[in-house]
Amino acid sequence: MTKRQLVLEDGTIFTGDGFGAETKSTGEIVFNTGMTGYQEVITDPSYCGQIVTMTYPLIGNYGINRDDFETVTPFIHGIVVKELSGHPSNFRSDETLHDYLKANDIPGISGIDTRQLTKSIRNHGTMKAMMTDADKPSEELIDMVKNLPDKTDQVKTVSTVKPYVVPGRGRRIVLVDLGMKHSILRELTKRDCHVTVVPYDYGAENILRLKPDGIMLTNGPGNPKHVPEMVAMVKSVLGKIPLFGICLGHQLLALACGADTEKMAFGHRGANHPVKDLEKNKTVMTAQNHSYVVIHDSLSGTDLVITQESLNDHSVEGIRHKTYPAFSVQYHPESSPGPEDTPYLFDEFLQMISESREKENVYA
Ligand SMILES: NC(=O)CC[C@H](N)C(=O)O
Repeated sequence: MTKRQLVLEDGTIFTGDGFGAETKSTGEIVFNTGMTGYQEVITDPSYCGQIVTMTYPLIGNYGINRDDFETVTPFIHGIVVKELSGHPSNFRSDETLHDYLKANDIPGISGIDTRQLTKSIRNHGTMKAMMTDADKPSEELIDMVKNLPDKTDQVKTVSTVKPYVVPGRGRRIVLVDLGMKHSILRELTKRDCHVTVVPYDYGAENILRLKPDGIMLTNGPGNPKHVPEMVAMVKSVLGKIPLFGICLGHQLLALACGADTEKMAFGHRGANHPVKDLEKNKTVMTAQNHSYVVIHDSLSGTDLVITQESLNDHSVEGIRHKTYPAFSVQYHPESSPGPEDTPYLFDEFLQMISESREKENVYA
């Protein structure tokens, strides 16, 4: 195994063993507290531009299987683990984590004190970082990391280039791909939807021409303020077509309605985030992966109401438009990885479509 270094913006250097691809990588270092689900994390396009440290100490133990991918081409910039299992044991396992990462040009580093690393991210907030095998003086490596550009406009990198259809006989849904996890598509096809997946810059006019019954906005990487074409699109379709947003899609609905977003110190990433559904007076366990958040106070004076909030820090987890059929959540109702407490939101979206068609007297 090659020695590999993880260099952080604050000047800390961790040395460990390289696995996966033998390539240099840079990005924002974040941590995920899920005990399982590394395959879904690695293939979630929302992690584009990020190096993820898993706080669970043993990673790779059930290998990589053909069923749990969230995208075909992974965009994560690297993975940091305490102990890498070289001998996965699971009936579904097709290959090792090492082989998968190597084939997809993603570097990993093992043998890292991930508790110390996580504490340091919690204290400093997320930081710029680099993984490298280069034998250079520490000062030079730290300077390289400090000078890395802040990149938060990754949606164009991960969104589909052309629209495509996943046919069904049910509701016609336009799914705007901002870095779509396949599980969102799975939840829609499970419900017989006819899904047209479109790029982030497809525009309201083109979307309306498809005569959709509903529009869904997916998860995605980066800062929601760096996707202005999406804010404009949401403004134009609001009130015309029922809308449901997840994660980045949620933040974009908030921006389109005049609310504001900000970056949290180290975000929410894991599979056990408790959220209170204020309308149902019920607590759910959710899967989360986000850095940005809708600012609570920015919602007053808008036409949005808060429907759900985090029980860890009371941040905004769900919003709904007061008059138009539109709602969104900050967490992942499609889970993958994580608890399956909230897929009913997809049913509520379809229910909202039926109700708004009845109201408008359209053939339901
Ligand atoms: N998973 C997501 O959609 C993340 C949304 C956004 N990029 C954030 O970090 O907050």
